[in-house]
Amino acid sequence: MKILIAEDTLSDRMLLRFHLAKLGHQVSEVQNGEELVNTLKDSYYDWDLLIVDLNMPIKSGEEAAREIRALQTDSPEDWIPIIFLSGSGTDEDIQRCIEAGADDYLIKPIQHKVLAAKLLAMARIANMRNRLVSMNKRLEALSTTDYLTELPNRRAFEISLTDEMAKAARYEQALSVAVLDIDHFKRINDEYGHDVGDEVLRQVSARLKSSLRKGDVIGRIGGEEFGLCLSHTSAEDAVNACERYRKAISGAPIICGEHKLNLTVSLGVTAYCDNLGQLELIKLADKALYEAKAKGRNRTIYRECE
Ligand SMILES: Nc1nc2c(ncn2[C@@H]2O[C@H](COP(=O)(O)OP(=O)(O)OP(=O)(O)O)[C@@H](O)[C@H]2O)c(=O)[nH]1
Repeated sequence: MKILIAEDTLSDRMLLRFHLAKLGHQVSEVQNGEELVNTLKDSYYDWDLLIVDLNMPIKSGEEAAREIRALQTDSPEDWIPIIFLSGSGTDEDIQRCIEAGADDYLIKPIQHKVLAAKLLAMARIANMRNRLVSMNKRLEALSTTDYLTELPNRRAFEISLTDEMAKAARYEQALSVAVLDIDHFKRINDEYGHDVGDEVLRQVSARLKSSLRKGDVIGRIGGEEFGLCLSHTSAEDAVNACERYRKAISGAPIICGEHKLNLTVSLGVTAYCDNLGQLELIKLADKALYEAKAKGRNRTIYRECE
């Protein structure tokens, strides 16, 4: 583990460093609570454990622990275990330390076996925390990613759109939203089967993704329907971008095994205006898409904010 020690007495620091090095840990040292908090402000994620003396000049361990705990967010990955050190092991001291944010308490002079046992317990908790963090990340990815195309799903797309709308409102930037739908997709399923349909969806997604301009977001928002959030993009530029997406699909056949499929897509697009919410904006783009379908498909239709 990478351990940061805060201890003002040189002999105690040296002894602790000796014990920790013997146990195979990497150690850095500071001499008071102020230095500890300042070091953490610059390198919070570098440390696996803090060992902090209770009584230090300038800023006590107790004050420092309270400030360190205030630096944390609610995220479990922001938790750093803290073990307090003190010459006295009164019940009141232990209570004060734990209330200030400590996870454990060591009484000086340090006993090598007790230190080793407490570090083992902390390493176990840290390990459990790391597993929890990585499981949370996996769950988060699963809940925001479409399993078939690996694009952001509808929920993730709506979150991105909400963020982009907030930016557009705050900085008075242009923003456009488009909805793209594969034409006569049902026929592909009916004629070639669902597996081919799935493969078409994957290939269409990949083509759209590779045509995407940096900063733009695409999500699968329905069966064969994709949402596009085009930041810093005026209505006119959005129509041009949609035409580029349309041609990216219709420009070359999609090859699925022995099948060579010529596909077209229809797009509805609208520009952001601040009197519409996120769902209304998508609905407006959807209306434009409906119009594109009604007019014969394989086209982009723009609809102005109502
Ligand atoms: N293979 C596959 N098909 C899907 C998936 N999601 C939706 N679909 C199919 O997509 C088809 C959509 O059909 P429709 O809504 O009638 O639209 P369409 O045939 O594309 O016709 P237009 O949109 O009017 O051009 C339906 O047959 C759905 O079953 C999927 O994940 N995989």
